[in-house]
Amino acid sequence: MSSSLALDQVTVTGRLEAVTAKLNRGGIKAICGPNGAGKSTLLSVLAGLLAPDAGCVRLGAAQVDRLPAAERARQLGYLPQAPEIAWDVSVETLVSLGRLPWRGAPASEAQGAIDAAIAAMDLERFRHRPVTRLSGGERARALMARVLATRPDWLLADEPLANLDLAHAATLMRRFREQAQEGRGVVLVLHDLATAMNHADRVLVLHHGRLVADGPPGHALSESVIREVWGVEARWLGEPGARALAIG
Ligand SMILES: Nc1ncnc2c1ncn2[C@@H]1O[C@H](COP(=O)(O)OP(=O)(O)OP(=O)(O)O)[C@@H](O)[C@H]1O
Repeated sequence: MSSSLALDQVTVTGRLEAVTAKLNRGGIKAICGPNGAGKSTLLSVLAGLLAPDAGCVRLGAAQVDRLPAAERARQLGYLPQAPEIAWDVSVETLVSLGRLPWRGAPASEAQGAIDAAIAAMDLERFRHRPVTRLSGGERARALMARVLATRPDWLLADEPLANLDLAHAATLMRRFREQAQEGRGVVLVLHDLATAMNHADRVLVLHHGRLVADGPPGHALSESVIREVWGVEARWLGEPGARALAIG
């Protein structure tokens, strides 16, 4: 297991500028920033799906975009923003696609991972339903279950809470915390700054493609950073771990 995912002066022309950061497994990292800041670009680069124009991303000693596809898929689980499902398969079949990178592993291990992922995302009653007959949030949960079924070292998720109701969003954040406690790396693009403040161990703030803050949420999402980056006057209310953001 590679313990770190490191960005070294990563540049994607017009989208990211010389971003450097070292992410260690075992915690939740949030990537925040306004629309167009470069968050999804950064996540795609971390996942090895987009090669930077300059700089590099390393997973341990290996350069991510040079890893063989199956090896990369075993280590880096990626949930894109607003993902599409190309095939009209059942939820169970969709989730089982998460085991493709592990071809050759014992069937019992695969089934165990699939069942656990379906349970983790509260999808048992939809197991045999075609994904085209799910609601938007149910589909989002099925896609997340597919990523969980891989049991990758890293979970890279772009706005994973976007379509989820309050209860399922809270459950998913608990799942991410469990994954982090099991030693996986969890990197989430989040628009909801309160979620990042309350759940992330570290927050990276992007603005116009640059990394402008990186640290514990109380530092990276301070009221002055929010004013500077989002152009919004905001105040944090409540206790640590249950903060709410009051705007204006
Ligand atoms: N395929 C692409 N080719 C060229 N430019 C792109 C492409 N995708 C996005 N961009 C541009 O790159 C910049 C960063 O986009 P990115 O999708 O990474 O932003 P983001 O922070 O994820 O935004 P959002 O919060 O709106 O999802 C934006 O200015 C965007 O217009």
